Amino acid sequence: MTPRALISLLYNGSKAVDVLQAALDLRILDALDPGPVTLGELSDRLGLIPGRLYKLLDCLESLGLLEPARPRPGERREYRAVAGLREAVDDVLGPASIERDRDRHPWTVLHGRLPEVLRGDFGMPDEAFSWPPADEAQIASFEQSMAAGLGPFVESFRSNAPRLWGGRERVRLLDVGGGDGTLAARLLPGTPGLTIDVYNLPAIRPLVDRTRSALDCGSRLGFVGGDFLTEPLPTGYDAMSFVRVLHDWPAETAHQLLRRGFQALAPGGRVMISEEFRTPERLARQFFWSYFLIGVDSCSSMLRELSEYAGILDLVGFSDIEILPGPVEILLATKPGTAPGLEQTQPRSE
Ligand SMILES: C[S@@+](CC[C@H](N)C(=O)[O-])C[C@H]1O[C@@H](n2cnc3c(N)ncnc32)[C@H](O)[C@@H]1O
Repeated sequence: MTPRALISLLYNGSKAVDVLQAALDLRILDALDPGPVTLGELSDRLGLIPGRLYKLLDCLESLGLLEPARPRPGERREYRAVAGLREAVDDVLGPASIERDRDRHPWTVLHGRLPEVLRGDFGMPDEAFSWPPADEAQIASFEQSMAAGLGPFVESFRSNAPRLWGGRERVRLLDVGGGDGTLAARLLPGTPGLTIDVYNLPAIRPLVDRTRSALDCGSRLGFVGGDFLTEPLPTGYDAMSFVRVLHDWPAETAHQLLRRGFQALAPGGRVMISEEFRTPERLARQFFWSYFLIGVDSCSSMLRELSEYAGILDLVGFSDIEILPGPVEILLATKPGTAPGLEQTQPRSE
């Protein structure tokens, strides 16, 4: 797509979403997904006016979301959705939409004022949004947003469970910056020997308490209050996870947090990093935060490449750095040496 075409579509973005919503609601996408289907078949099947439906299909085609084809010259056009369209529309417009959830945050405060923001004459007022969240309402709203986007992380941790926890009967995990404990709570049922403490700012404790009782975690979900910017991380854990935490901070702070993790772990202890590692697709999905946080200096929001974290882990002293696959990758690394009394982890599989 040329810049001219893209910008024209962006200008008409709200209408494009309206087209997609209608295509979803009228089940047009259900028919286009397997495709191919002609205009006549589609309008008959769905009881829609062909001349009007034709224009809606043109809108979809201009968005690059349809693959129209004529089987032979002179024959009727047949339509088919590009691969993954139905799923993507469900994702963005459906009930679990993270885009809709993010839209609750007060971005309109900045809208139209970016020149002032970039010159330093205006920024997000603390009472609208501050980082870390400043009061009870902000904390609850932010952690709700985080919990809403946890699906791919839960899936990645679950699908890599044998590699992450295998070989140890009991694993004590510290989930650093572990939000309201939702990720921890969703990992516990599949792994009986696992206990997880969420490490977070003391003000988050009530949210983790609520998750513990709502999801029936009992004593397997704990909470340790602290400030990882100013205090060492607690000791006594077999593993530490940093899920969507490091990208909030400049590289020096991310480096320091991993160093704190290294110092707190015993030899043989493992660190797990998972977040939206930088790719063009993820940068696009992150657009909201990149925009919104232009006005919030205390939050860096830096999507980094996997390789950058692998480099930091190496510098800090971790070894056996591996990338576990999934909807979001997990970087797994080990503090060299074996702690007395700890069973060996499984050998690397590659
Ligand atoms: C982007 S959220 C990620 C939450 C969770 N890991 C997830 O993926 O849903 C970052 C988390 O770091 C926590 N956090 C921010 N600053 C912190 C600090 N100085 N010490 C401890 N935790 C902090 C926040 O409260 C929040 O839970």
